[in-house]
Amino acid sequence: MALSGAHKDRGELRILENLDELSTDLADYISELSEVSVKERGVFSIALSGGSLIGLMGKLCEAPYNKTVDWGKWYIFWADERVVAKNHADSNYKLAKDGLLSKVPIVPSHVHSINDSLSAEEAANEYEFVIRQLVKTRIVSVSDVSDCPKFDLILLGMGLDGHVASLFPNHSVLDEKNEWVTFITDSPKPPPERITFTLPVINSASNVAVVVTGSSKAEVVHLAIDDVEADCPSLPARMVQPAKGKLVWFLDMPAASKVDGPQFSE
Ligand SMILES: O=C1O[C@H](COP(=O)(O)O)[C@@H](O)[C@H](O)[C@H]1O
Repeated sequence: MALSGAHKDRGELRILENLDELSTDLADYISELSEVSVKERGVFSIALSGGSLIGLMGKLCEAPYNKTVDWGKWYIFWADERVVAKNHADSNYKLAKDGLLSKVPIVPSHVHSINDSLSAEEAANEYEFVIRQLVKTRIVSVSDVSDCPKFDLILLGMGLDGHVASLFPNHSVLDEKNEWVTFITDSPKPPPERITFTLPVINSASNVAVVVTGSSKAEVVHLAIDDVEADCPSLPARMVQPAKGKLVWFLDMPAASKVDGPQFSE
């Protein structure tokens, strides 16, 4: 690891020298959380995002992780999905299946993807129902501060505009307090129809990791993490603030290049 440190109330920052080191650190982090969760609860509930994240998780398919991780205990969810067929190039499910899930021994019935044969609204409602059933059986824990599910780990990317999952800046979806899963039909980034975890669900997780790379995102990383003069109250990445859980940022050097100098250890 290049640098690591805590940044006020914005969680832990891990700044890695290059993408290879970031991928290794991310794989270590996920496999350690999986081990702890399986030891404590017998299962590991993990929610994925789409985009660049999946490629950065690629080391999990390689030694030693492919053999040491207890894949049979993983339950997979999506923090967001696009309303397209599962075999469509824009599908977050397809991305994860091709890049990760087809390469490790996940139990097929533990993969809770979003129904692609329904409208956005119906699929969001059905997905929330599925999660409610799994909360009842404690495959997914429940938060003791909200009535929300408490995923063991939610993995997020961040877009150029600071969106996380399919929660976009200045969108009314940021105000959703009651639903666990909701939908939008006007995403500024195509495709327009999407399903997404709401902020209360993201902020109820035991662990949330935001994985961001590349110099094009340096400014928005700065706005999401630092004490900035012009407050950015509706920047979704800034609204990721787990109530009791742990937040970790995985950044490569270019993405971290505008972060104010936190106290780091080598
Ligand atoms: O549209 C989306 O974008 C974000 C960010 O993607 P990235 O390629 O810029 O990392 C992603 O996290 C989200 O799941 C996806 O639907």
